[in-house]
Amino acid sequence: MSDIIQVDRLSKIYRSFKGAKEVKALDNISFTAAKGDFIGIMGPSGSGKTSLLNVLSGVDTATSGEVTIDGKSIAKLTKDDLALFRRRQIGYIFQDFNLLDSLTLKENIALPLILDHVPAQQIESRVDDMMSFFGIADLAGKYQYHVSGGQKQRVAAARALIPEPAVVFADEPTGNLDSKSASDIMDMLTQMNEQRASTILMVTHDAFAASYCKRIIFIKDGQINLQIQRAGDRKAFFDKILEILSVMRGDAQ
Ligand SMILES: Nc1ncnc2c1ncn2[C@@H]1O[C@H](COP(=O)(O)OP(=O)(O)OP(=O)(O)O)[C@@H](O)[C@H]1O
Repeated sequence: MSDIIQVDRLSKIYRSFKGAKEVKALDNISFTAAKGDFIGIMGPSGSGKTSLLNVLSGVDTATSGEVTIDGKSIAKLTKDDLALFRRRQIGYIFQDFNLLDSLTLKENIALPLILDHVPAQQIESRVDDMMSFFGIADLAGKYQYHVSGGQKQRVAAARALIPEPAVVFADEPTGNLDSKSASDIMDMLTQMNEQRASTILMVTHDAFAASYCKRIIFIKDGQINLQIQRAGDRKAFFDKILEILSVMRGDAQ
């Protein structure tokens, strides 16, 4: 299987002004993800998870090292090409959904295709397909303030997937959801991964959400501390994740 994400010796140093100390948020991180991978990124607060996601998605630049997504070295793209690349090849799912109030839910899902000047008829059929895949066809004409958090996150997932991106980045997708909605959305992400071969990279603090992943990368002090692969059932993986998190917390004390 070819690698969709290649991260090679990535470092990110924040240099503050006025002589304040610099912070090494990412310290020589390397890993790869194959098409159809479903990777969780976990680690204590301040360990570098957001910095990693920001650099991988081209929101921020690395201090050194290289990120290649679907064969393209992110840092080598021009500003315009990067904007286009991010729109077409990267889907985002955020903790706070990031849906637009003034658009219907159907229009929110269609937005990436509208921005990309996809013909209207094609937009219609692709949006319908996505809405039925995510079980939200009946919400088409509603606005985000009409629906629950779990439904909003389904809309956000449909919007992330509709351009058929190379990768989907999810940042704490269950962070604002009750436990029933959290397990619903993790089931949806699993379906995306299994039925549409979506490659997903998810940052989460939540061991329950992480237990749906195929692999977890634990980060500590900007470095990869440990990687584990799911071998058996989800419950056994969940227990293993909890155990590692408690050891990591113990280490920090
Ligand atoms: N813009 C910035 N300028 C300076 N330091 C920063 C900046 N952003 C993050 N940091 C520092 O870099 C380190 C890693 O932060 P980061 O937000 O990536 O961690 P995180 O694992 O996502 O944390 P959390 O789980 O709390 O969101 C921390 O020490 C943080 O204070």
